[in-house]
Amino acid sequence: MTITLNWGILGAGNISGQFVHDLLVNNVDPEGSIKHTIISVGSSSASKGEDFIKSNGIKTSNNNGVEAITEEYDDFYKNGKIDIVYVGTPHTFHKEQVTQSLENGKHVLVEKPITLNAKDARELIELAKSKNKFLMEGVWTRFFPSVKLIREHIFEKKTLGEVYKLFADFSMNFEVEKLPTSLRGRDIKLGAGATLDIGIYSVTYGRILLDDKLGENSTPFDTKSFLSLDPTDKVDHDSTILIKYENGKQGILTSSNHTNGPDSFVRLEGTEAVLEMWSDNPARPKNFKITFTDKSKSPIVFEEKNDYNGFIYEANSIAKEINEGKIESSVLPWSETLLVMGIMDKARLENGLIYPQEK
Ligand SMILES: NC(=O)C1=CN([C@@H]2O[C@H](COP(=O)(O)OP(=O)(O)OC[C@H]3O[C@@H](n4cnc5c(N)ncnc54)[C@H](OP(=O)(O)O)[C@@H]3O)[C@@H](O)[C@H]2O)C=CC1
Ligand SMILES: O=C1OC[C@@H](O)[C@H](O)[C@H]1O
Repeated sequence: MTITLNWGILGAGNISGQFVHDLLVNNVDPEGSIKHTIISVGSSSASKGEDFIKSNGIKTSNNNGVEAITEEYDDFYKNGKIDIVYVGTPHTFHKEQVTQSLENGKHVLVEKPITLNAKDARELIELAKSKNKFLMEGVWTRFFPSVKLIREHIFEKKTLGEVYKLFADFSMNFEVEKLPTSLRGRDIKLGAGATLDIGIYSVTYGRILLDDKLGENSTPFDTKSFLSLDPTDKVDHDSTILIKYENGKQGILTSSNHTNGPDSFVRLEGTEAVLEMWSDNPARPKNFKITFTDKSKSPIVFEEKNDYNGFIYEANSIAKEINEGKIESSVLPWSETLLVMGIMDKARLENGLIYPQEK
């Protein structure tokens, strides 16, 4: 049986382009049992939307015979052919755009972070429930094949022995001080700051590698944090969150816009072995290596090689769950999104970072 999902892409920018790339690669697979079709690109201007369709190579030949159109936002929300909206705009627009999408009867995949804080996320979740529509935050990292394998090694096979400590870092030097404060990476009005933008991935590793449970069932933990706020743009470009679980496991979860991180963005230490993860981007965990203390044992290495950016894994998972009538992801349930948002809320509160929308 083929599952079909008709997408509306909201925001003709950077990440939407990377997302549609994967839907289009999927569509050239003749054996594919999941067909993703791009129906419409919602954009603030028709010309921007048309450029997006052209520059990302969306054609009838790779889009299940469908010619994608572009629409301004109001028409886009009302387009009855769209099953699910992918929201690919800066954080501060997510709440309103997800609301509009749900109100107009669409399922929603919204880029990370779902909203600026847990309170807003909770409101969207309540709305999704009342509309009986699927809603998920696009933390694509959780859906990679490597993550499934690693979690089996850690929690089921106990390949690492007892795990005690995690170092997870997402750092990319984007030369902050040279950038105008009006850009997404610096503008407090757009929800800028390392914690919400990239620290969310380090926190994600602190969840998926140190706890086998999710959300409301999670192992109890405590966190402490240090965010360094920039004197000019007033947001955090360096963020450290420390997590300690009730069972003693600890994580040092860092992010920075000032420095480049290590090649191995994850180092997880166990009594029998050490896990390291690497790729060109810590958000997309393509590769890992497990090295044993006992040097007579060969390391376990996994490397993913294909044409996908990696968004296809979350897209396929959503297609299956919607097809089964679900409105909440089993991989990233709402209570897990709220838990991560809560960790980041606490870090911001501890360090005095309040967004204008929250005042
Ligand atoms: N999963 C991942 O790895 C990544 C996720 N992201 C997330 O995706 C989201 C978007 O990031 P990114 O694509 O880099 O953003 P962009 O700066 O490329 O903006 C995307 C779109 O958002 C709209 N937009 C941008 N700025 C404004 C503004 N000031 N006012 C109104 N609309 C605006 C525009 O849409 P329009 O076409 O309608 O004008 C724009 O094309 C963020 O929340 C980010 O966290 C980003 C990068 C990687
Ligand atoms: O999610 C993200 O991952 C990659 C980063 O470069 C980007 O700023 C961020 O939004």
